[in-house]
Amino acid sequence: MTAADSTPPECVPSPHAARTSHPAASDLRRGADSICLKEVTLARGGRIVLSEISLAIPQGSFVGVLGANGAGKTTLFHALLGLEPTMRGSLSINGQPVRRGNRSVGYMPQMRKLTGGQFTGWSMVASALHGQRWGLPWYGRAARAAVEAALAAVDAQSLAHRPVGTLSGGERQRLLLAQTLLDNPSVLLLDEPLASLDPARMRETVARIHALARARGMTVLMSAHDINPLLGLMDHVLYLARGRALLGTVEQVITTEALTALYGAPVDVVRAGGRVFVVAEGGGSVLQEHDCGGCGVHA
Ligand SMILES: Nc1ncnc2c1ncn2[C@@H]1O[C@H](COP(=O)(O)OP(=O)(O)OP(=O)(O)O)[C@@H](O)[C@H]1O
Repeated sequence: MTAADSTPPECVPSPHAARTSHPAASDLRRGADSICLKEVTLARGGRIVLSEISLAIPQGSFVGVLGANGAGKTTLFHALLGLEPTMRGSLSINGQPVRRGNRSVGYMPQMRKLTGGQFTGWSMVASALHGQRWGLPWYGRAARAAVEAALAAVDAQSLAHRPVGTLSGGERQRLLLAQTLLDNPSVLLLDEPLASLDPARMRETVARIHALARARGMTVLMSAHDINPLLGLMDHVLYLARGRALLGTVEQVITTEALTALYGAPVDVVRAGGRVFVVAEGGGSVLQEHDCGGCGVHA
């Protein structure tokens, strides 16, 4: 994999992937490509969002997906979930074309509104089992075991009997992460899972997801508006801007030269105090989601 986005990659399929439509991460060969895009163009509302994107993400990679508001992070996730049609090109996961309802892919959507706050943490996690919804009265033994295992994986057993409405943002994030693990996915797509967490919780959440992914061999794509909580844990950055994508290591992608070329306008990458800042000409933040005056210019 290189930081260039022009040459279509030759995706390396896992020899085990074709045996089942829902391979566990441990069944997939490390070194094979988990996610593969070939000359993909995606549009929303009649407007092209991502154009001619080609990239290959190796099995087991932990990838930070960065880009300003509207850069196409959610659109890309929806395309990988088979929820968004491609205008051109092909997308595959574990060597198979993307399809809706693929249980190999765990997804945490953006803008998760809290509904059913009176239900317990256990019920909230269980509600995601095979598309079930809140408060079903009975689950079989296998379903209950899956919920227990998912809660244990995120260290949330103590939240199982708490009403969700009484939980902190970070505790709810853990339950949402548990939901994504129910089907033992080999790929996790997490759309801004750090939103609304304080810096300490952000770091803790990234470390938890990273450890889980490493232990299970899962490929993780995590979108974010601040690169800093991901530093040191990401294997790769996928940076989206102007309909284009740049994939590579932090050292390859988060540079003044690479990002200036991607944006087609002067961008400065400043490193200070172990943190990284991506700053547009004139001093404004390139990535920061909210407009908060002098609150910083984090990438
Ligand atoms: N349902 C929709 N109909 C029309 N256009 C849409 C729709 N959803 C998104 N878009 C547009 O598609 C583009 C990409 O949006 P997308 O949500 O993928 O960006 P994003 O990188 O996830 O942004 P953010 O960081 O704000 O979540 C934006 O210009 C957006 O306005």
